[in-house]
Amino acid sequence: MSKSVITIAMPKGRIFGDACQLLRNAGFQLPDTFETTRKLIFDLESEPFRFILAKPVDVPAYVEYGAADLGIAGKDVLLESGRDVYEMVDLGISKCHMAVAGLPERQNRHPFLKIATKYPNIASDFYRKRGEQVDLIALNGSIELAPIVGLADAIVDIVSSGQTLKDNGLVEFDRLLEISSRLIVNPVSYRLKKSLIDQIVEKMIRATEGTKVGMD
Ligand SMILES: Nc1ncnc2c1ncn2[C@@H]1O[C@H](COP(=O)(O)OP(=O)(O)OP(=O)(O)O)[C@@H](O)[C@H]1O
Ligand SMILES: O=P(O)(O)OC[C@H]1O[C@H](OP(=O)(O)OP(=O)(O)O)[C@H](O)[C@@H]1O
Repeated sequence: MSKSVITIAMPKGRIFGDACQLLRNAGFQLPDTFETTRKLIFDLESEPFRFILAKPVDVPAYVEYGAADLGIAGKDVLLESGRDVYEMVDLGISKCHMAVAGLPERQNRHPFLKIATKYPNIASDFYRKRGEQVDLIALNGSIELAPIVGLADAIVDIVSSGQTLKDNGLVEFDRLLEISSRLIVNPVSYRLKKSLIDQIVEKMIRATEGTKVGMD
């Protein structure tokens, strides 16, 4: 059994590198192999911290159910999951936005009939607020393909550099949401371990502001 008192769920994939850098700047002594190994659980040697490495979309579930006290997740994933967690810090990493996009000639065709997306809850909320009825088609990736092959009239998806839209001849119709990664906390953990979690939050805020800090 681990001596760790705080478990932190990390998202593998795109956010991982920047998140590790932030944690190091916040004073966590992550091992050199952290970014390269296939191991999914790490206990730090000199500090009471355990890290678990999860798929990004699963991080809010680990935190909501208390398998992790803290986690790092994109705002997109948080909103889509609707999980009951506290959002403590905007870490300012993995910035991107969510947009409605499609073929330029479909831009002014309202209402859209079919919308393909990896984010059905966010998309349905957006169209409900606009009073437009749409048929959502949930996909798992390569969303930009859908309007090109006629599967959907438009997509709701993440845009960062805009390269994927450009390379596929698509344009943005609407901008829904600004996205960055957030530090999240399990509400019960926060009650039981408030002082330690507050210290971590404070260090993460300072690291986010570009200040290197030490871990007590
Ligand atoms: N193109 C992008 N540029 C910057 N940040 C992005 C981009 N795409 C996604 N993100 C952010 O990074 C988070 C994790 O994305 P990542 O691609 O690693 O996971 P994923 O979508 O679950 O991928 P996969 O399904 O391929 O495992 C997203 O939730 C989002 O906040
Ligand atoms: O604006 P850009 O910089 O081109 O980035 C946007 C792309 O990045 C994400 O896809 P990802 O690479 O995660 O692949 P996916 O198709 O598996 O979702 C997103 O779904 C867009 O397709």
